[in-house]
Amino acid sequence: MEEVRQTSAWVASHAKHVKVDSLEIENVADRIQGSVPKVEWDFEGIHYFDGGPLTVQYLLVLDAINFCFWPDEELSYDHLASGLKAALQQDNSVLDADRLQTYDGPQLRELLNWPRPLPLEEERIRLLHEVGTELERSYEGQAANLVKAAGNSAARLVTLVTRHFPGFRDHSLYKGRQVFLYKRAQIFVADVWGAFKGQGHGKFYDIGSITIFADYIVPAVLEQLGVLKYSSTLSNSIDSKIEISSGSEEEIEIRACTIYAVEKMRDLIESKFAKKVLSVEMDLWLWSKGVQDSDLAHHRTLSIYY
Ligand SMILES: Nc1nc2c(c(CN[C@H]3C=C[C@H](O)[C@@H]3O)cn2[C@@H]2O[C@H](COP(=O)(O)O)[C@@H](O)[C@H]2O)c(=O)[nH]1
Repeated sequence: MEEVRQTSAWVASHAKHVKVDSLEIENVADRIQGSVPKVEWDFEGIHYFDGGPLTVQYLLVLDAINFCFWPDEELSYDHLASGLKAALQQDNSVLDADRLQTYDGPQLRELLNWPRPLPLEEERIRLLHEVGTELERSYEGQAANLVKAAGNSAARLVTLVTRHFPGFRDHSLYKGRQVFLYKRAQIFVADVWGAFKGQGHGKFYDIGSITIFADYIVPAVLEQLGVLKYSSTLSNSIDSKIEISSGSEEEIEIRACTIYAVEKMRDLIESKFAKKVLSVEMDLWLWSKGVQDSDLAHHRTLSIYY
């Protein structure tokens, strides 16, 4: 994921609204003595897992629509993960590629047992159709075949996902340059790795190539830790829950600086404490911290990417 690392670093070095505080990165690393607290994948106990290819199908569908929960104050990622799990337990064909292509909004709500329209519901439906169609066209309907085609390489799997499914092409233009963030494509790889504990379908020799997933929770945690510093205008917008438009410099700086700051922390932990840490492990630690804090103020952008 060198393109994610390089383009995020470029944004961080040109950012005006967000600054990465190196001293605070060092303080955080010192506080934990270079040992990132271990958080188990599925620490919440909400995901479907049967040890086989249906789990991979579940994770691809889940991550195809794993974005933008905040416009409905009661909706969260947990509802999506556990709703799809319950639906699959009732009928193990609900995520078959042919059925994915047929769902409409009300049917998706019924599947998730959610009583009202979902945020960006039409986009969620479009993306489900896209996953079903492309799985059928290129992978005999099976997400497990997509994973197999990556030959145990996490980086190759991200490339395949973004090549085959346009909805996963999470990128932006910043000061004229293309910036790659690939949040949902990378989180899919991490989820397969985490669910299968790095074995079988989840065996990747280069899982260390994945960066952190730039969503709206992790930046808020980094800001709270003092690692990210926002301009007063940006801070005020976030505190007043003013929407930040998708593709704005502010939004791209928040996301890219998040990736850059975590990569810097990872490098520092390695050089100062001689410990190897994965960005995926840093992500689980920071994200779990964030979702347990109900007062966390996060930026609000309408987006299908996170
Ligand atoms: N960086 C990062 N972002 C993540 C996740 C996950 C879930 N990953 C699962 C995999 C293993 C664990 O056990 C997790 O259950 C969701 N998100 C993002 O958070 C936001 C939702 O927040 P809220 O509205 O409060 O539910 C939204 O942007 C969503 O896309 C993660 O792991 N890392």
